[in-house]
Amino acid sequence: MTTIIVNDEQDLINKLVSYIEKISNDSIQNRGKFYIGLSGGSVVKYLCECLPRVDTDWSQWVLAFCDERVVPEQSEDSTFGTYKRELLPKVSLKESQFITIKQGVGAADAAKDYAEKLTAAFNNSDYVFDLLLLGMGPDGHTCSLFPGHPLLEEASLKVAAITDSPKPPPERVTLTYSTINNARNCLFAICGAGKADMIKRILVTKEDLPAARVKPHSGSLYWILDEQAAQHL
Ligand SMILES: O=C1O[C@H](COP(=O)(O)O)[C@@H](O)[C@H](O)[C@H]1O
Repeated sequence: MTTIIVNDEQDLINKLVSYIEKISNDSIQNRGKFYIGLSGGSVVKYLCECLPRVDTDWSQWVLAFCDERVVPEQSEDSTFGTYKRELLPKVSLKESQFITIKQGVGAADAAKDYAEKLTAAFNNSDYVFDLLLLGMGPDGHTCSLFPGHPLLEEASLKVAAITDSPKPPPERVTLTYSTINNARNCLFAICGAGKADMIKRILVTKEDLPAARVKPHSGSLYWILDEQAAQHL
């Protein structure tokens, strides 16, 4: 595990540019494509600022979601909807390069459909992402994996539905740990004093919280923190 502490949000975005550029270009050079999983929440803002600065072959990118809220794409809660509005006008990506959840169905059907789309995109059901860009809530959740929720123990599904998310909206689709920990690189991007206590609980006292269970089997794990988030380290 590599922990990187930067001054502030702008420095975190600068760091993301270099990591994403290197990982995407290595992936494309070695395997022809770059499979990335995007998160929602504060990570959206960081990525919408950082990705337009990345020097890469955009045509080889395949973009999916670490989790997604089961809401209409036009909703402010839709992670894809936000990237579509805020990112697509700024980069040479086509909407068809995003693997999105089905609209107009419940979480269970959306999860099943999303898994089928991932299987088609990866040409297998192993879903080895080159990079998962992860956020963490102040309660220690990541993706839509919340403290104490039974989904933390899900061992057979690669993608799961949740209908009782403690953070609204309640219906979501999420990657499970078997997919997350199968990734080549998992990278947390965290800013702000509001995350500092949880960062200490995860990285110092090593409590068993959802974000702490991100431990890629053979991949790399990065935590990029600004000084405020890292203040108790
Ligand atoms: O609901 C969600 O929350 C987490 C953390 O969000 P943040 O705003 O505290 O960074 C996010 O990583 C996840 O993708 C999202 O659906």
